[in-house]
Parts: sequence; structure tokens; C-alpha cells
Amino acid sequence: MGRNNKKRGGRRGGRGGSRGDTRTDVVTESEMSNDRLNSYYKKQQIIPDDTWEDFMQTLRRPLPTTFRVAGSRQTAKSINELIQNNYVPSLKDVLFEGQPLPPPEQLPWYPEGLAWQFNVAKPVLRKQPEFKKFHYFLVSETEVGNISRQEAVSMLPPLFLDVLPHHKVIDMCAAPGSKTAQLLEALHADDTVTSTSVPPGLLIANDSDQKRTHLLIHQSARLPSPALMVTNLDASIYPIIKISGGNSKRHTNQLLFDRILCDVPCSGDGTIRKNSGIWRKWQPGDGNGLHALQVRILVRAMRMMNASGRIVYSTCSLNPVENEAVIAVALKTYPEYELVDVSSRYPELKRCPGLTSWAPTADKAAEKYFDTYQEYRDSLSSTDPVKLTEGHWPPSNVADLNLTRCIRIYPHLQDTGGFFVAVLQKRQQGEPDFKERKREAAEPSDVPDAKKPRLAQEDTADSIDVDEHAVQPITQTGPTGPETPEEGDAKTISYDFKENPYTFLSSTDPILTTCINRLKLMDGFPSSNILVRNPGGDAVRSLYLTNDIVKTIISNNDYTRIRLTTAGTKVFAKQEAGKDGDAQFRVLGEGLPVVLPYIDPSTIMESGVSTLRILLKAYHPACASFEEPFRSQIESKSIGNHILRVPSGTYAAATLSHDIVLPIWKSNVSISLMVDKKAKSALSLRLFGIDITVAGVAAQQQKNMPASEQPDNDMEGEELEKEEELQQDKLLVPSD
Ligand SMILES: C[S@@+](CC[C@H](N)C(=O)[O-])C[C@H]1O[C@@H](n2cnc3c(N)ncnc32)[C@H](O)[C@@H]1O
Repeated sequence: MGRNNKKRGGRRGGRGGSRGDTRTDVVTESEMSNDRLNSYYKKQQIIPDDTWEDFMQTLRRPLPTTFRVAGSRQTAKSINELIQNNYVPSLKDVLFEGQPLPPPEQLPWYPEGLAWQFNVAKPVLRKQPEFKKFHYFLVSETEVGNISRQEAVSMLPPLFLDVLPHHKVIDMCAAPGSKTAQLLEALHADDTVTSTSVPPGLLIANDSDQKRTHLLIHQSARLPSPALMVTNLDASIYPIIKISGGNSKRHTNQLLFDRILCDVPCSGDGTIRKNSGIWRKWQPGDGNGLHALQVRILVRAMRMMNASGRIVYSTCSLNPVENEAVIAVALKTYPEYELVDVSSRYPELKRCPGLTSWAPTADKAAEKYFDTYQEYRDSLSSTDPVKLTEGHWPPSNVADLNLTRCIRIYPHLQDTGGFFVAVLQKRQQGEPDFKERKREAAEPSDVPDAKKPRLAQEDTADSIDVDEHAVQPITQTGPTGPETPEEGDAKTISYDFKENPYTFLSSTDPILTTCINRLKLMDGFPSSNILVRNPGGDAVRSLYLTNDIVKTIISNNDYTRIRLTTAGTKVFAKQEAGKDGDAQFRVLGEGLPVVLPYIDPSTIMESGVSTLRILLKAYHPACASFEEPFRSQIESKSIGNHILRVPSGTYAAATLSHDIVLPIWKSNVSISLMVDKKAKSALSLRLFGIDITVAGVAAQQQKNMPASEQPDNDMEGEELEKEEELQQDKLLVPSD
């Protein structure tokens, strides 16, 4: 690749690491080299000499765009078919300025062909009509959560976790939440296109950065789940979660997890292709400084897992100090764990084995190395700071640890970012060297000294007396994570925790009873799992539904101790009815799939695509504007919340491969679709190939304006993320 002085912007790498990641750096292509990085990774021998140049050249090229078709299995399947059958054929044989453009391709290793990649530059996406249309479709489906813009390699950790609907799962470092979404989808594998299951399992998504937990809440709102909880804690000191135990009400057990994801904060040099600022700043201290925190998070996870569970540890760093060295310390600390051989999984995925030797350095220039920790210590004067621990070096028993079972993905293997994944499980008791290793085991004191996990409560016993749980304030680390030996003084910030309490309503609560009666919710609706979030514990604005395990957790733990930021999913919200009637609770668009399996089918109105078209085209179409028999049906309904089903089939305007079920609001003389603008636009695009909504038509008119008069609203990546963050469920209620 020819080098020139073209500028490439990028967010600084580092995934929630200790130096922040929000600065924008602009690096010219001629600056895409770094002697320290070169020297360090050559020393590690991560890449054979004959492919080194290929590796380096790939690091300098921008990443292709990758995305994953998200949502429940059935929804994803139908969106994927649309891409495969409509968009891809239209993008074949497309020329731009005389050059052929490659159409999107499926990532060969991703299950069911649900992940895609295409390599078309941004200006082309804006100008080439077919790609522009495809891009518009992608943006629209991303906004409603059916597509997730995610780096290919970042899709891997949840795949290796093999989550099933009954699993209790924790995502220790979850924000902004792309992997959380994958985990939720796996928990909801039994959902249909129109209805959400109430999985028996659990997903706790945790992040120590309070602001980022809100991103997490926003992301996961796209797959509403009664099984989701979000907590805001330092994962390295994650407290015990208690659940009811045995028959005695006074007894609780520690919740142990079946699946744990430790997608830890890291230096992020595997993301150098999109975060070009890393070229300038990379130095070995970035990884050295994070090693201790990474160990503490993984070791904490090991203490929270049940006997048959599985942990996936991952980073987007190539540095063995953040990868194999962390695994080695963790295995030394808990020798009852072993690395799982996953070499036969995803055979199309090109990968390299984990390293069994590496060479840490405390030298910023990455020139001076010591073979052993002792040699390093001997080199220091009494006033030199000790920047590295013994755990930075390969342990003496490195050959016994099966570190080659770790997975290293290098960018040049299949045109991706760089990534590291390790899968851990507990050894079976009968395994030959289990007892031996257990005896030899180092005590947990091997966890890097200065920063040992400060556990809120020690958790060696698996059952706890209720009275034991003194509520203790937890000191949280600041948004950038705990400081590390390399990075100066520890900064710990105590956050205020201002969340409202979680109160379960009595199943005979009058407001809840009205909601149940209005939609004729059938027996089996989990009415004792409805909670509210306000100081009085009354049904004031929103009602949330949780599953049983989430209820048990809330009932047995002080929500401030576990810094519970959200739980379950919002299903009903109070709706003012204007001058037409009294306020009432309506089922929310995102809550409907959860409630739908319990709604008496006789209360659901049915109509065709022509009805839907009218509802999409105007905010508050008059009841009189609909065709019979729907017109008479809706006119006979009371003011308030109703449900509309459009059954699958072939209609004059569109073919539906599956039913569509939506909440509507009836006013005196008009009705409205109670879903947000973006969901309406996406639905319209999916059905009719164009956006016929009021907002869509306005946007189109704006696009047809002369370029000089247009605002720049072509959202990409981070801008989109910000926009998503701000987007609220703005629903318009008819005011006639
Ligand atoms: C690599 S990112 C996680 C990315 C996320 N898994 C995803 O796929 O979207 C690392 C996250 O760890 C968080 N973090 C940093 N220190 C932490 C700690 N001590 N405990 C929990 N989370 C921490 C950061 O705020 C950051 O969001």
C-alpha cells in the first residue's frame, strides 16, 4: 500500500482502559509506524518473519464494515433473507467510476450466515445509488436494533460462551453492550418474531462506568428482556449476589453463574485499524499497567462460577501481558480451572494458538528485556519504581497450562481487527492431575499484590444467613477504571447512587388489575413479577416485568449494595388521554412482545397491509379513513389502548413473511400507531422498500434540496451511537 499524507481520524484505542478513550486523533498515513510497537511485537514473535510485512501492512489499512443481523432468531432470519434475496442481488455487478464494487459477503464462520462484511468507502456509499439505498436500510435497521454494527472479531466471545435460555450469565465489563446484546439474544433463542419468551435464565450486564451503563441500558432496550439486570460495580470486587436457598426463608445461597464473560478493559492495540491514534502513542506500559486489573477481574469471575460453568476471557489487544500472562496467573490462583480446547469450533475462522513464551519490558522504548522477574528486580535501584510483577512473565510451569488453547486473531488472517479469546472451565474432579494441582496451588495471594480484590464479602461458603448482609457502601473506581502500578496513584471515586428503589406490586394492585382486565391477560401472566420504580412503591408511571430469578435477586439483595441500575423490561406506561378520557396504562411497543403470549386472542383486532399503510403514513389518521371492516371495528372500540395484528400473507402492497403485531391508541375520532418514529420508518422500508412515514418523507424532501442547503445527517459509527443514546421513545398521542 502506498503511503501518503492522507489523514485518518480515529478514536484513541483502549477499551475502557485507564487512559480514557474519547480523544480524537488524526494520524497521517506516513505516521502509521511505531518503533516501540515494532520492536516489542518482533520480540514476542507473535508473527513469523515471512508474514510480518503482510501483518504490518494490514494494520495500516482501514477495517471493512461489518455488521450482524441481531434480534431474536426468527426476526434475524427474516431480516437476513431480505439482505440475501433483495439487497445483495441488487449490489452485484455495480460499477462506480468504472470500477466494480464488491457486494456484501457473509462472514464464513458466523453461525447461520447472520454476519456480513463489505468494503466500500464512505463517499461511495453516499453517491452510488444502490449502495446508498443499502446503507439507508442498514442505518434504519440499526436504529431499531435489528442490525448491530460490530467488529467481526468482537462477535466471537459470546459465540464461545454457548449461552442457553436457562443459563445464569454475567457480562462483567459490558458497556457499550454489543456483546451483551448477543448474550441476550442467546437467552431469548426461543422467541418468535412477534413474541418474547420469558427465559428462565438471567443476564447481569455490569460496568464500572456509570455513564456507560446508561449506554448499556439503551442498547439492551432493543431486545426487551424480563431476564436482564444492569449493575454498576467494579467487576474486580463484584459482591456476592444472594438468592433464596432451601426451604427456610431465613437462608440464602450465593448465586453462582453458568456463563461469565470477562471482556476486560485493555490497551486495545488490536483496534489500531480504526483507532489510528494508537500508532503515535503505543508503548509497552499500556498493557503492563492493565495486567493487574485484568487478573483481578478474571479471578473474581472464577470465584463466582458454578462447577459446570464456563468463562470467556477476551481482549482486543495483541499483547501477551494482557492475554496469556493474565490466564497464567488466574490458572495458578485457581488450578481447578483449565483452558478448554475449542480448536474444532468455527473451523472457517482463521486463528493462531496462544503463546507459551513472551518477554515483558518496563522500558518505554521497548528495547531492554529481562528473561526473568528476578533479573528485572535485580536491575532496579532501591529508588526505582517496581512497575512489573512476577505474573507479567511466563510461569515456570507454562508448559502445563495448555496456553496454546487460547485463540489469537491477527488482522491479516482474514481482514479483521486483532483479538484474543480464552475459554475456561472447571476441571472435572476425576481428572488425573486435578488433586495434584490442587495441592500445589498457590493461594489467591498470587493475585497481583498491590491490587488484590477487595471482596465486599468473602464468598467461600455457598450459603449465607440472611442477617449477615449488612449493607455496605461500595467504593467504586472512577470511570476510567482503577489505576495501575504504571499509572500513578490510585484514584477511587465514590459515586452517588441515586436510583429509585424496586418494589414489586401485589398481584391484586388495582392499576395492575385494570391493565390485566383491559387486555384480557390470561392465567399464567406473571402478575406477581411486576415492579415499579419510585420512592413510594406505587404504580405511578411505568410497570416493569421481571422473571422469577430477577425477582428473587431483588428480593434478597439491597439494590444499592449491588448498584442495580435497571431490572426487567418496561411493559406498561401511563398515557394521558387528553380531553377524550381518563389517563390509563397502555402496553408499550417494546413491552408488547413480552405481554402478547398472555393476551386473549379475541381482544386483538386483525386487518391487512392497507390499514398498516395508512397508520404509517400519518400520525393520527381518522377512523373514517380506513376501509371496512376495520373501520367499523375500530369505531366501535373504546378510547384507549388496543392491539392490531396484520397476519402474514400476500397483499396488494407487500408480502408479509410473518405476522406483525402492534399497539395502537384510539382517540375520539382517530387512531395512532404507538411505536416510535424510527421503528415506523424501518417497518415501512422493510414492507414497501421506501419510507412513507411523515418523518421519512420530510427527510427525503430535505435530501432533494440542493447540497448547500442540507444539514449533514449521514450518521456513521460513533455519531450514530450518540444519536442512539439521545433518542427517546417519543410517542405522539392523538389530540383530536
Ligand atoms: C472492552 S470494554 C467492554 C466492551 C463490551 N464488552 C462490548 O462488547 O460492548 C471494557 C469495559 O470495561 C469497563 N471497565 C473498566 N474497568 C472496569 C472494572 N473494574 N469493572 C467493570 N468494568 C470495568 C469499561 O468502562 C468498559 O466499558
